[in-house]
Amino acid sequence: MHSSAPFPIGRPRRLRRSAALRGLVRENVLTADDLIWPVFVREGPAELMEEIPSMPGVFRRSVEGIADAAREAAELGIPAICLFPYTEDEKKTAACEEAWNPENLTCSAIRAAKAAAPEVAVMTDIALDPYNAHGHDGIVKNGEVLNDETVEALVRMALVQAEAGADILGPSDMMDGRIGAMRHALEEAGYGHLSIMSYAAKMASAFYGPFRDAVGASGALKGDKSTYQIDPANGDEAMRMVARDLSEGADMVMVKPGMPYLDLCRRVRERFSVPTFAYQVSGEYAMIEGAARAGWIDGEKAMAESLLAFKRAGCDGILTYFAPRIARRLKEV
Ligand SMILES: NCc1[nH]cc(CCC(=O)O)c1CC(=O)O
Repeated sequence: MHSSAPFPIGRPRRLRRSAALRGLVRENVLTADDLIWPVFVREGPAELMEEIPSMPGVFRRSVEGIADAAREAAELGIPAICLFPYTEDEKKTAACEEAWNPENLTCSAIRAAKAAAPEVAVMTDIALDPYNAHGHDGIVKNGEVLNDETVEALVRMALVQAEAGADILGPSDMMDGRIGAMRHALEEAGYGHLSIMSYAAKMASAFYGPFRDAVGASGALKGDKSTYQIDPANGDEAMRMVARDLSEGADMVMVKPGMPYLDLCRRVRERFSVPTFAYQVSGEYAMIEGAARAGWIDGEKAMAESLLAFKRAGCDGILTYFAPRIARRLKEV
């Protein structure tokens, strides 16, 4: 690698002098093609738009509202949306049966989105937390999150989502063996063509707080998720989880959260050369949007900069609540 010549032969500011020169030497760009838009669905009248207090500017929508969001994504050139259900308390059980009810909110929303905008890919979340009386991503017995029983439930969930027409399945639970179990079950059921984006490097993070409010899981959750999500101190372990999930049949992998873990994005890109995504999670959104609304930072610029950083770190794409806003902005310029 060459370093720049010593001053005054080298004057790096020469290439920063004008927008034209800066544009010529710019290394990374963000386009609408890089975006996956996470959307929240709940039961209610078609026009429902319920703002999430800890995520100002982000709404829970009805199934019809998800169809509108899919159309909006299509208009803005956003290739994919990702569905997250808010489940009413009375549908939450310890066995999480609602998770594989083919008529559940997620499945209804998949069908509505695909009918409204078939060209937009629909990604789903596979984890039990929205349906779990215990708020955890797995089945809890005697205070323990059970691995193998949870994997069976997740496979059922994957199959009903596949049947409803999902394009990308997103297991976010961090149980061991779930990708392999799903991959085999999908293959057997005739869904061998469906892709899996594994939440592989999923850290036990405080930045998920607002999301848990959004899906209504905060109240139920006792304790934390550190017996299954990765210790934020561990980068090598995150690499092992990526390797493991790829070996079990994941097509794409994710690092989550994003901004505090850009080092992991770069390591995954360089080490595995596979489609790599980052999730700019609810707490990251809340920090940027909260500070912007307080007048402490320029929200538009901070949004754009934070997303470009993922491209620089080596990501192919980003799940972000800013997706429609940044896509609109990219269209204007
Ligand atoms: N397993 C559920 C899940 N899927 C996505 C997120 C977080 C997304 C966000 O914070 O925006 C979570 C929360 C968690 O693991 O507790």
